[in-house]
Amino acid sequence: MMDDTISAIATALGVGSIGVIRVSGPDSLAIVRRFFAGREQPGRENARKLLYGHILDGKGQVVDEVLAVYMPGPHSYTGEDVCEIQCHGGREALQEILRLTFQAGARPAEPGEFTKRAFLNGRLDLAEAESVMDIINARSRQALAAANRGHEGGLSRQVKALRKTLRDLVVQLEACIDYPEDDIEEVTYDRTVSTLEEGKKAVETLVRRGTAGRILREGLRTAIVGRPNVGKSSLLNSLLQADRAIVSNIPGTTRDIIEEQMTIGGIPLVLTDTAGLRDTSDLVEKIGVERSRAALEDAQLALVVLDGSQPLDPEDRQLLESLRDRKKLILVNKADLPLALDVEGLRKTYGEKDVLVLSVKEGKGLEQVEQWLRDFVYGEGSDSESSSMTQNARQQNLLEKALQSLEDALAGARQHLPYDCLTIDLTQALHDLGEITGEDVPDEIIDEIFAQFCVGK
Ligand SMILES: Nc1nc2c(c(=O)[nH]1)N(C=O)[C@@H](CNc1ccc(C(=O)N[C@@H](CCC(=O)O)C(=O)O)cc1)CN2
Ligand SMILES: Nc1nc2c(ncn2[C@@H]2O[C@H](COP(=O)(O)OP(=O)(O)OP(=O)(O)O)[C@@H](O)[C@H]2O)c(=O)[nH]1
Ligand SMILES: [Mg+2]
Repeated sequence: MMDDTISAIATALGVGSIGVIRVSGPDSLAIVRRFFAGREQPGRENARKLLYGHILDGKGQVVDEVLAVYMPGPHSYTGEDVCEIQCHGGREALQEILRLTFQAGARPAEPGEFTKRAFLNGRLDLAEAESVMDIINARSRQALAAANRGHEGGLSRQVKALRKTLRDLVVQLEACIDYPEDDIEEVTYDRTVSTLEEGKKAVETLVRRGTAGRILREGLRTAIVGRPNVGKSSLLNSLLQADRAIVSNIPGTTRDIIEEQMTIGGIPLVLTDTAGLRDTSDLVEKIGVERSRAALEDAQLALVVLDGSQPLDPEDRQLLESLRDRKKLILVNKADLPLALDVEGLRKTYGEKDVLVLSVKEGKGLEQVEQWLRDFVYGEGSDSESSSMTQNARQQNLLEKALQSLEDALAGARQHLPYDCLTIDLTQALHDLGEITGEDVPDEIIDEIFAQFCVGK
């Protein structure tokens, strides 16, 4: 338990109808009682009850009409004694009451300090505490749901369960190092392999959910690319359901990149329409083509549009070749015209599922694009609700590191490497996973994490 008492404005700065000042620590009750006047003073007997009263300044002048509540530790947000005052929103009342709390002995809370105390008092683990920030920053219903799953300990629970499995495995392997018995070696390796396979699968699922969560938060950066005149801008307009980009039958119509945000099938996209890729001597078009390539570089997903009424062009081939290792969806457009492009051949080369035939002009096939996007983000056959979880870069990074160690251990177990080689990788994985929930984290990292929070949280 901390021995000092902190105080801060908990609500947004600016004019609002109500504002909240939160005081947490051993003296919070005594501090608030110094300047709160009402029929009842807050105390044990009326704990967690909202009390009506006024805030009086040093001269006995009324500062504001308020409601106050006392929440004795450990049953409070921070786990400490907490007192809150609900006053009128707006700068003056809030600032004045905050000043009174300082005068009475509280000190200004640092960013994230309330939540840090909740963490240090064991009310939240690190991953849960971090998701508090994601809840505050959520910008869509799905993002909020994903953050709430983190807050309820979704990630923590799974990480803890996995760590227990791995710890048990290390214990078993260590016992075998000390008492080698050749006849059980085979069994030990088989069991280790199957435990590690399961562990690897679990971490892979978490990584995928984290990626989905990030897309929900930030949007999937998607670039529409292809030769001139294949229907890229028409596709943008049609997905956006607005006449945003100029469409014409003149190749080279789009010259600059156009970026739009939209939600398709519940997936937020940051979609860019680009200038048709071709060699050109036109200076402005050339710059546009360069920008298109840069947008493509930056994109997480490429929608490659082809004109289905013409055979595959060398420039199409070149583009597809340059995107060999990239995530892409190939869209064969203009299906309302006679098909001249070898769709089956494309499917053989680039994957059955990743080539769709559509007609933007007739609005046909766009729903397949929606479904494809959902599968891309959530994984095929998964339902969106449970398939995303907010994981921040720190957590995602640690999961990826743990995954690597598990893969190393798995490869080692398959080759029957000595047990102590396996336990080295396992110990590393245990450490990385422990950093996620905060069981195995240096103080500096804890401080750094909470410093990113806002004051009052
Ligand atoms: N006024 C106010 N509103 C708020 C918060 C707050 O601190 N103050 N919160 C802060 O972010 C969020 C709510 N989070 C909270 C989490 C736990 C407890 C708490 O007192 N828990 C006790 C009692 C639970 C119960 O009655 O069942 C406990 O867990 O022991 C309070 C708020 C959002 N709204
Ligand atoms: N028949 C047919 N024509 C289409 C379809 N989609 C787009 N077009 C036409 O193709 C022409 C080019 O469309 P745009 O959307 O401007 O093509 P773009 O790929 O953006 O072209 P640039 O900006 O020049 O690179 C226009 O005349 C569109 O009306 C389609 O599904 N079927
Ligand atoms: Mg265009």
